Amino acid sequence: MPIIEVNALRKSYGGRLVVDEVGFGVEEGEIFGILGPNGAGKTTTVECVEGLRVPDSGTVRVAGLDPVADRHRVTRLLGAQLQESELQPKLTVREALELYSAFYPEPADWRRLAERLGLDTHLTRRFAKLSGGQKQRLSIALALIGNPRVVVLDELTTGLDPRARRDTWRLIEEVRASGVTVLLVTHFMEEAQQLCDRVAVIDKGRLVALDTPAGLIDRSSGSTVISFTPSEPLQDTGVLARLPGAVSVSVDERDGRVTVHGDDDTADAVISLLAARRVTARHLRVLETTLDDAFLDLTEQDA
Ligand SMILES: Nc1ncnc2c1ncn2[C@@H]1O[C@H](COP(=O)(O)OP(=O)(O)OP(=O)(O)O)[C@@H](O)[C@H]1O
Repeated sequence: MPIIEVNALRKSYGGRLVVDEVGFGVEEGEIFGILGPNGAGKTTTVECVEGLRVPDSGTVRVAGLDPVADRHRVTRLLGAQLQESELQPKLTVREALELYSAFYPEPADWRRLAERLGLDTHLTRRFAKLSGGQKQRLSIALALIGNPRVVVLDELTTGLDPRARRDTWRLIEEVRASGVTVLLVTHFMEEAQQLCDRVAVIDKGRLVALDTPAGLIDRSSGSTVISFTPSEPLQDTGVLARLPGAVSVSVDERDGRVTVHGDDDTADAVISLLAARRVTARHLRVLETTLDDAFLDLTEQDA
């Protein structure tokens, strides 16, 4: 049974529908991503999972419990990342960890948590003096302090530099390895691709796809892009369009550069075809479609 179940969730603000029949299930031990453009309804959806918002209709269950009706029990098994504004700037790291562990009947050992998150050398530092990455690590520590089964992380690495972002990703993988299910709201495709087992793509309040990152990429138009400038113009580009897996072929009129969308087989076939015709492929590039491309395919149709 999924640890999180969302069925036909609907939520409006002032008569404007922002979550429209969203449904998904998260298995225990997964890192499950919610991805979507600004204002898509991601935060509203996870706030319904956390019991912070009451759905207009539909059901949400966390370990079989209703997050609104069973708020107290859900709070014990679900850890949520705090917004920065929720911490007093003068509070030290140690005080924050002690304070938050006092909220739970069986808290994690905050010293070990601080060590695991690399905060043990900053225990006396005030919150306001922490770097972006340190603040982020503290908010993850506070989300984990109640020994939750599920942790909800919203815009985890926004504002972090690439190194801090990568460190945070490693941390999230460790959190999952310790058995905690992670529900992750993100704008970053790379983050979803790196971390998530499955991703729900939400656009304008609706679930537009639910798949593994690789599955989403496979669905997008042509998962491999082959481009090259032939040493002599190709007389018949139709032959490229008929190669295995080829989805589209275009030729740039200015420089004759050819671009073929297809899959791995197409790349092999293009190279064999050119070799058979003794045409050299100059500036050959073979690129894999990224989750970025898949995301744009899924969300921009009626933008
Ligand atoms: N309390 C509120 N009252 C009125 N409208 C709201 C409220 N909270 C969110 N909204 C609106 O609902 C829509 C969905 O917001 P939500 O924060 O769920 O989207 P999101 O996908 O998380 O966006 P972002 O990626 O920008 O954080 C947005 O248009 C937002 O302006």
